[in-house]
Amino acid sequence: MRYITMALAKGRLALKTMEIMEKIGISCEEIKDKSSRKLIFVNEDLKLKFFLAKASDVPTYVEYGAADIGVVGKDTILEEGRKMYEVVDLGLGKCRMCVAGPASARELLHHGELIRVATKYPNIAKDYFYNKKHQTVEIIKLNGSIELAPIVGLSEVIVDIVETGSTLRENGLEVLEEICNISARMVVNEVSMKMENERITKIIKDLKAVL
Ligand SMILES: Nc1ncnc2c1ncn2[C@@H]1O[C@H](COP(=O)(O)OP(=O)(O)OP(=O)(O)O)[C@@H](O)[C@H]1O
Ligand SMILES: O=P(O)(O)OC[C@H]1O[C@H](OP(=O)(O)OP(=O)(O)O)[C@H](O)[C@@H]1O
Repeated sequence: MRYITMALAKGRLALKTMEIMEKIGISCEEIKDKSSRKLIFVNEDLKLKFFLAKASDVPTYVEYGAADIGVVGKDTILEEGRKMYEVVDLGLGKCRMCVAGPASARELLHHGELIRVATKYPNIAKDYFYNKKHQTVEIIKLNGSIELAPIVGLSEVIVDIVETGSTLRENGLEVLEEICNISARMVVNEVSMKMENERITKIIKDLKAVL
């Protein structure tokens, strides 16, 4: 039997994903060791391999088949636009993709002015402003701490994830518009879905039963 390989987004989703996996009898003790720098783990009994990748790279590993299965946020799936099957909503990492900024930016949004939008998600922002709102904007790509941008005058608004809203609040910003809901999804390589249909379908069925 060949190994089935699963790519997990390292960081806040990986441990929670493994907690769900344990409920369906898929375990990997080593992966829980936070002090370890190891990136790949094997469960010999189940012929499963797990690896920890940067969240935004998970869809790439899955599209190319380097991983049969991946677990990653819907934000990353939308942003990366890779070809693969999205099969289960794991209900983890729930948050919202929003347009946010100072209250004063509300006016600019309503009047469809040419504003600057800072974001880690340029494709999601483009799709939202160009295709849904038909508003021309300038998109500025950042890699983190997006909330800084409107404070220091890099942009008028941001497109980013909001969970509790405390990052926005503590920086004098607020949600101006909601784009979509986000949660972690299981994704599957299209060829693996056919070649390993029985094993992958069983994982999906077991997951749906415990969620
Ligand atoms: N505040 C949050 N609340 C809930 N889920 C979140 C939150 N921030 C991010 N997520 C979800 O968790 C996923 C992973 O986020 P995480 O912050 O661990 O990595 P990242 O920011 O994408 O990567 P990196 O920090 O390596 O640049 C995101 O793609 C998103 O789906
Ligand atoms: O609504 P909240 O509960 O405050 O959560 C939202 C924050 O969480 C994420 O940031 P992350 O911690 O991933 O850091 P980053 O800014 O470096 O991406 C996101 O980009 C927001 O900044």
